[in-house]
Amino acid sequence: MHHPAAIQLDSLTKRYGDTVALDDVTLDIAPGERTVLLGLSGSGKSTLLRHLNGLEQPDSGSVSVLGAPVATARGRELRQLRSRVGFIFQQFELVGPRTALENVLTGALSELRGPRLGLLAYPKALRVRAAELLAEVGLEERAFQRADTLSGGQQQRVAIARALMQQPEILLADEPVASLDPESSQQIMALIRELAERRGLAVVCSLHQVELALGWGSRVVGLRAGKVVLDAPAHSLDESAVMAIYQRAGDDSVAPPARQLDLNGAAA
Ligand SMILES: Nc1ncnc2c1ncn2[C@@H]1O[C@H](COP(=O)(O)OP(=O)(O)OP(=O)(O)O)[C@@H](O)[C@H]1O
Repeated sequence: MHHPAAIQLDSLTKRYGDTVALDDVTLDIAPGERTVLLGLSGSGKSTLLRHLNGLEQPDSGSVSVLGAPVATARGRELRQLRSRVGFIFQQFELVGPRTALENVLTGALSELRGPRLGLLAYPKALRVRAAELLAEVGLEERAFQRADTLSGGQQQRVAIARALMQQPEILLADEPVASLDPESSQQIMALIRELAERRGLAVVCSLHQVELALGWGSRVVGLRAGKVVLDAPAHSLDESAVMAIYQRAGDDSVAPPARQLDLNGAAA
């Protein structure tokens, strides 16, 4: 059966002044695929993710998500597209003084008109859905606890439940475990994987931990100076193959595996 791509990037280029943040990036990501973005700080990972929900506009090339062009989407069309794409952040971005359950409910705001304050402002069916999601991420007992009193790992669980509240088809995660200890990081990544698999979601996730990335992703995309320098199934890679992404231009102390890397492109 033919599945249309969940995400298609075609020659995507983005500059900020003299900085080329993304340089001619072409990628097709299938539904259900777990893609990890790896690369040095500043290599373009967040910029790529932000193009996938219309937070950034390309200078050239195109971005298509779930069959719809993102760059030309405006207003209602853009809101609809965003509601199909969940986003998880490094700093969780919860509303601190509100309860875990209310934070999850805010994920449904795109289904509603106008702002909502307090639990009872939401229809019962949504409150039930939010409670079920909190249970799914293992936090049913924290439903009425203020978000800013939860641990980092717990806050990220709330943020994951909030992203799933919008019933997305794609999940984007920008360094979701960069603020967590190694054990919580493992748990959160396992949770994302399990929830995404259960729902058949495509996930695109930037990470800094190579070992974690290889154990988690189905595909690894390496960026350097905005260029894709590695794109391979995770199972085909070992840590040394991936470490070549992190080589500084001009430093060839790590031998790149043939075919998978185009290191010359990043040397400029
Ligand atoms: N809004 C902006 N204005 C100016 N420059 C920007 C902007 N956003 C990103 N950049 C630049 O674009 C490049 C890519 O940044 P990006 O945040 O995508 O990298 P990253 O790989 O996500 O890094 P990190 O791992 O540190 O989060 C960097 O050189 C960055 O300074």
